[in-house]
Amino acid sequence: MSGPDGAAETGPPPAGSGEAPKGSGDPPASPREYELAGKNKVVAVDGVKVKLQIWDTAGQERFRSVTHAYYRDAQALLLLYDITSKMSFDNIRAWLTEIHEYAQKDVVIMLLGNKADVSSERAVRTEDGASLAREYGVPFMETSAKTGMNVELAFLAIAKELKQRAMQPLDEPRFQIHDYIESQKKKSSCCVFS
Ligand SMILES: Nc1nc2c(ncn2[C@@H]2O[C@H](COP(=O)(O)OP(=O)(O)OP(=O)(O)O)[C@@H](O)[C@H]2O)c(=O)[nH]1
Repeated sequence: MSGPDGAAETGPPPAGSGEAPKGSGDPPASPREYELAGKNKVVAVDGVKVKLQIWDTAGQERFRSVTHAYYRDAQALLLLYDITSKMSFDNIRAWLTEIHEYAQKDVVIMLLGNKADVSSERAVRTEDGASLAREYGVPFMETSAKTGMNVELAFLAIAKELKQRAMQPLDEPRFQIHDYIESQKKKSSCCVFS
């Protein structure tokens, strides 16, 4: 996996619905250009249901003009690389630059090093992922779509952040997504055997 997956409470319409993403000047994506990975996901945060619409660029990352339309209005972006692919990690910098230019200024970004279950083929050290994330000031963790490691946590952290932005009075302490993830995340080494 590589490239951004968008998640938002009020994101673009489902691919293939015939509508272009909100505010898009680009042509509508056809069902073949985009694939909706997880559709809607509802996450309960302190008794409030937060609906995330999840979009996967599904291999179309190279068509930059098309992907702009999808992440431009996203409230959150999950930027995934594959820990067994140095190239996917090296692409992340370009994505971060691009997102800085085209995404919403307050977009929630999270860096995820996926396939943490295949440690025998690891090509990117955990510290390198963490260091890149620090450089750009974004939260980071390694995940496994196969075992589910840290996957729910990623969505929960985003849902908490978006809920706080939408609902929390300004005088209450802000939800700290970095601190939350650091306190909750599981290291790949702990979870393979736990
Ligand atoms: N072991 C393991 N395999 C994974 C994991 N996540 C994805 N895969 C496998 O990696 C391959 C690529 O997964 P995709 O989800 O299609 O990755 P992608 O980058 O979105 O690919 P495109 O849709 O072509 O962009 C598939 O064979 C998946 O089963 C993971 O966490 N662990």
